[in-house]
Amino acid sequence: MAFSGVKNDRGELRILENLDELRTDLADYIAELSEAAVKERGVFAVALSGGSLIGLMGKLCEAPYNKTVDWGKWYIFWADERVVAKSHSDSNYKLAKDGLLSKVPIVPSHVHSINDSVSAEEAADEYTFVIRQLVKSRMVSVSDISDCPKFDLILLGMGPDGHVASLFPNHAVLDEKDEWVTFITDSPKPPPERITFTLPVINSASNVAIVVTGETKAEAVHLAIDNIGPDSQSVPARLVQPTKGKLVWFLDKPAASKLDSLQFSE
Ligand SMILES: O=C(O)[C@H](O)[C@@H](O)[C@H](O)[C@H](O)COP(=O)(O)O
Repeated sequence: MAFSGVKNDRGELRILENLDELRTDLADYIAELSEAAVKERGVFAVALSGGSLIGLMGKLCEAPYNKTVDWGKWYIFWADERVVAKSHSDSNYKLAKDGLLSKVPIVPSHVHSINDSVSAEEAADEYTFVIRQLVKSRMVSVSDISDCPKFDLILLGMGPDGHVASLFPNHAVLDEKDEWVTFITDSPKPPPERITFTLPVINSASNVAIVVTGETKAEAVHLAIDNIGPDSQSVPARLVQPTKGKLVWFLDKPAASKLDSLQFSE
């Protein structure tokens, strides 16, 4: 391991030597949070994203995790979803189903994907309603400082532009303070129509992990984590600041290569 467990005011940084170590560390982290949440609350409410994240979670489908994780207690959500049919290759649900959910004994009724047969706006409203019901029954916890849901874990990737979920740079969606789930119809990354958790929901989670690999993300990682001057361009990932929860960054060395004062212990 190169450099791990360092804490700064942007969360804990776990910088892994290679992708294999990152996959193992990520699987251990998720398995530990699942065990703690199941012990404390009897359930584990986790929100997924799309992109490379699902592949990087792949070790969860293998021994020992496939047997040791209490999959029956998992409730699955999406931090963002593309408004396409669930069978479409752009669907984050399909990505997770094919790459993870179909390979472990998750209870199908615990998988909360969006309604793919309505508009983006309606899908966001319906998804809010679904989460509201689960907050009422405490399958999803509630924040004691905002009225937001408090997911046990929200897993995010990050684009080279620093977007997380479907919160893109300079987009009005970053200012949404009232809704739990909102929608956009002009995503700069295709497809254009998406629903997304808002920053208040992301920042109310008990745990947030941002998983980033590859050199193309190095500049965005620097802008999201380092103490950049007031004139520097900010990125959406920098706005991920859990109020009471814990933020962990999982980075490989290329993604971490532009972090200030990074000293690898070779
Ligand atoms: O719906 C999406 O487009 C994803 O949820 C998105 O937010 C993704 O997580 C990042 O773009 C990083 O993707 P990569 O890890 O594939 O670069």
